[in-house]
Amino acid sequence: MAVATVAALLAALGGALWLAARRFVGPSVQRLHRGGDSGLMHGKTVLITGANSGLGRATAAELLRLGARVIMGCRDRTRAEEEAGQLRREICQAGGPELGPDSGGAGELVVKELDLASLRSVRSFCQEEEPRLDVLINNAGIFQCPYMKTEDGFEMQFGVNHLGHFLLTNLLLGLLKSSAPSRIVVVSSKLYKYGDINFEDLNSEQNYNKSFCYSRSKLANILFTRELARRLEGTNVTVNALHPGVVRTNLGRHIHIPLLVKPLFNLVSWAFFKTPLEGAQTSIYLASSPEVEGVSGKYFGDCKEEELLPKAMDESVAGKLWDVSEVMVGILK
Ligand SMILES: NC(=O)C1=CN([C@@H]2O[C@H](COP(=O)(O)OP(=O)(O)OC[C@H]3O[C@@H](n4cnc5c(N)ncnc54)[C@H](OP(=O)(O)O)[C@@H]3O)[C@@H](O)[C@H]2O)C=CC1
Ligand SMILES: CC1=C(/C=C/C(C)=C/C=C/C(C)=C/C=O)C(C)(C)CCC1
Repeated sequence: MAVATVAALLAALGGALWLAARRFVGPSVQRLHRGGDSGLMHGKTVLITGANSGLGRATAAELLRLGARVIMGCRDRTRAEEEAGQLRREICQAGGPELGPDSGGAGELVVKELDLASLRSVRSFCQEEEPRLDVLINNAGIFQCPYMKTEDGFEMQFGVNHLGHFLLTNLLLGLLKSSAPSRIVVVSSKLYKYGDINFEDLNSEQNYNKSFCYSRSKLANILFTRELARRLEGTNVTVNALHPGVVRTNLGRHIHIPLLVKPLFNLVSWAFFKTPLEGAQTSIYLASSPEVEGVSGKYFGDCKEEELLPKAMDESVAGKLWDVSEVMVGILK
């Protein structure tokens, strides 16, 4: 009996040590920018959707440290203002450069209301005058929610992850072109592999599978990126998509996990998932690195180009999705 107890304790201890070792010496991505690049984004304006949480928040913090004027496009202004205040304090406490447009150090944080589940909100966001836009990061996302519709009657995951960003990008293209060289970064996911574009039921009214619909929206992100890259050839505006890895964020908020096993899931996510700062490295890389200047229409993971499945490179599906999306969001000329 005593031997069995000792063996069980040793196994538990060994497991915990192994998890901790994985967490601290595991294959996480190195932080791209350390001390030396502080002025890299100085004078540049970056818009990040969903910047109040997870990857968007970490991306905002890093680009702010690099000197950018960061616009946080968020649906809940109060929560976003709180996060912005917290970010400013974190940077000051870390002995970072001074914040503010005239400081010459870190950049400036601006919160603007943007609900991607409302075409009206996207339009009114884009009507607010901005003199320039150097980087647009389509980051906001919703994952495996129960069946819901956006204000305009679109299935929520397709509506927010694809259509809201489709309209936003199209309405900002003029500004991005006049600010060129400029960049668009699209946060997709490896889960695109399990999606299909079912043109007969894009709103999933006949059949709703929450995993499939998330994957479809992420496949749409990549098809959109490739079609847009083709349309932007010769404009000096680039667009690339990425997979951030599996990251410990609030994305799993709609996944129901029984209370008793939640600690186990927390432990597993702590041990195996990337931190938001690690997960944000590819977004930061595509937004700021001179290495990807002029690169467009590609898909990245861990700051390296990755191959896509043929279904994500199908030009006729990408073209058709573009046309259908134009009609859905009402920008057909
Ligand atoms: N975490 C991961 O493992 C992975 C994430 N991704 C992608 O990364 C991106 C960022 O997600 P992550 O940081 O993980 O998740 P979070 O849930 O932490 O952040 C998502 C952000 O999107 C915002 N958002 C959701 N719906 C809307 C809306 N209608 N209008 C405006 N903003 C909205 C959220 O706002 P609010 O807080 O108000 O809800 C939040 O700011 C997503 O596109 C996701 O698909 C891809 C692969 C893996
Ligand atoms: C942190 C955390 C969770 C987060 C899950 C996430 C963030 C899932 C991400 C999914 C992926 C890989 C999406 C790809 O596009 C759980 C399991 C809900 C509960 C325990 C704590």
